Amino acid sequence: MDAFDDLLPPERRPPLSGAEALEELHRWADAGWIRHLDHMFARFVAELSPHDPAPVLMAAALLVHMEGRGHTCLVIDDGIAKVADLLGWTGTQAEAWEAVAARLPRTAADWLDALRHSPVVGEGSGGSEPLVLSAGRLYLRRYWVDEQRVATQVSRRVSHHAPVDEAVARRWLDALFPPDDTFDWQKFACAVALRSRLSVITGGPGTGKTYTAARLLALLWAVDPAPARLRIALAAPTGKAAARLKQSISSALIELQGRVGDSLALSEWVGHLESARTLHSLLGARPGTRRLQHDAAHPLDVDVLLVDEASMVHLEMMASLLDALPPHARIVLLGDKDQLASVEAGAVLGDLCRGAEQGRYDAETLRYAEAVTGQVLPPAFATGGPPLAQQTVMLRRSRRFDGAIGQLALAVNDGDAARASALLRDRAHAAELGWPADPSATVAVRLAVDGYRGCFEAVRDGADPITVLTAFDRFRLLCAVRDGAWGVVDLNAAVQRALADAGLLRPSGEWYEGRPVMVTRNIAGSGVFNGDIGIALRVPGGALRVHFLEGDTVRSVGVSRLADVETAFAMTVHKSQGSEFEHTVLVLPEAPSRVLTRELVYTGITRARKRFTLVSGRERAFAEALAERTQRFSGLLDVLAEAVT
Ligand SMILES: Nc1ncnc2c1ncn2[C@@H]1O[C@H](COP(=O)(O)OP(=O)(O)OP(=O)(O)O)[C@@H](O)[C@H]1O
Repeated sequence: MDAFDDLLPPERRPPLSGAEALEELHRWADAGWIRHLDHMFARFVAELSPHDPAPVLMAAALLVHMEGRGHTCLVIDDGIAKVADLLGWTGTQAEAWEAVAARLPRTAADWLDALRHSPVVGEGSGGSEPLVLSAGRLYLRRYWVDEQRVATQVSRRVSHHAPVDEAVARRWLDALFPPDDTFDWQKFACAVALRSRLSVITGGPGTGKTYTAARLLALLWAVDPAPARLRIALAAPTGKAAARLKQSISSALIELQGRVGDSLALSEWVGHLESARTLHSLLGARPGTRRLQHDAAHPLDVDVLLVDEASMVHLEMMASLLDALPPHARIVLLGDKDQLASVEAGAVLGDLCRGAEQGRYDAETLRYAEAVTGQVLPPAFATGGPPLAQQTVMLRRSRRFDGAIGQLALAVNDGDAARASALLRDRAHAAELGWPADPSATVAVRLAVDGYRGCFEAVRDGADPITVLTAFDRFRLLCAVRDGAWGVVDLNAAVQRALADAGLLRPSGEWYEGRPVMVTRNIAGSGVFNGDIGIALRVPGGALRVHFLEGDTVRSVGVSRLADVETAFAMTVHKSQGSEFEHTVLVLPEAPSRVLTRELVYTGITRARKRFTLVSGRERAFAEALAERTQRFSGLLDVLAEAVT
């Protein structure tokens, strides 16, 4: 730009040059508005293709930035000119964007034109360009490939209906589910999963996803000619969720044995079930490399794979999982579609469950459901839909969550801030719900001292590790953010100080007896995984070892092996997924933040089993969060729609 161009109105200035785009991106990265990685990626593109114009470099940086926020692609529509909205930029940031945007194309057609002409942008399969432009969406090639892999596998698996002996299925389904006056979605979910190689069972907390999965296993054993040989694998994204899955499935099956009597050898088969694994361990992940031991060429040795907490499975992991599944095997995804998605790119369960509320079952599903369950689907759910909808079932009745916490979760899910606030403030629910009138970080710390008192008294009294760990899991402080007075880092330090002041802990140095930690990286060969939480306790001889609860047993690891850990009096809502605590305190920061969303609040609330307390730095933060929905760009549904037609 010439020296006098600054005097012109933005729209009359010359188009932004590639060098100016890079300068601008550099400035934004230095200001912390975007990551240095985003700027560096644009530079990388410029080095590969020095003649690429500014829109290509801008789009490349924005794409990588959006992927850092969990999106799998950048949608190039007319909204591209309003990137500031997309990024949540206001004030100076929005002005900076406006100044740049005035010198960039105004319409999607012009952006697409620039991208199509770039040598770094390809159209899809067969190419090696780092970026892919497909149906108006810009991808990093890796994510485009993953999305295609997931879509192909899902469409292939949902469309393949295995032959079912309907009379036999009906007999067993009637035996496994007591008669119900209303439509039994759990029975229906089992029926649907029986006929296909992929099914999705979603529902809020306590709606019986695990209960249903246990009955599905019983049904699969019942109809299999050689049930003892059926290879069943249980898996979840985190070690904790995996342990919980195995425990719940086993106890549900043992309880079911009483109901079905000698007709099925459930207790015996349960004994053959292997421990539930994390998805990393199931696939044979190796530290320091993306390579997995299992893939399409080296498939998993399974016939049935149950995956719990599937909302936390990101796109790349889902693609690897589906690839590694032998073609004949059956995969059942269990999860709550309304929970936060994984931090990594992709919200696969959310995408797969889009429209799950409406059901959208077709005539064949209606006929099949009636034949094998003896129930007629309510007409509202029988509007017809794609093959994936036929294999997706939403469980609708919560058994554990019918009290005030459940009502609050529903109000939050509906985005009804007035109803949610009224519930939180209703004295009739004071035993279950709380919203202190004088919220401050100090209040959160005080609640934590009360919540953890039992645990640290047990540590002081030399109680056994199971007692200590069980007591620790009764309470948790959950934060939306990491930094600042309302964030994980400061609150951890404040709670540690307050527990020491109360005489409940004696912190000295990094490691001390009673220090609770969260593992932040899988520890090879130790059975301890990223996200696992344990407590440092002295063992005979005086050494400190961190003890982890695994179902009803304990695993311990010497503190010297635990380099990648964080103190865990407080943790982020993200990291709390897959866990539940009797009393959960959710801390929302004072400053507005784009992480404050409905899904975050919902996930925080649904971690609470008996009591939930909200500590909100700003009265309005709660309502504002409910108004914000997490939106993740992805082309999965479109690609799926193309794949099945
Ligand atoms: N049809 C049913 N009849 C009786 N009890 C049920 C039924 N369905 C579920 N339950 C009970 O409700 C409780 C919650 O069920 P379950 O743990 O399967 O729910 P979930 O959806 O897996 O929950 P979460 O999301 O917390 O893992 C369990 O105690 C279970 O035994």
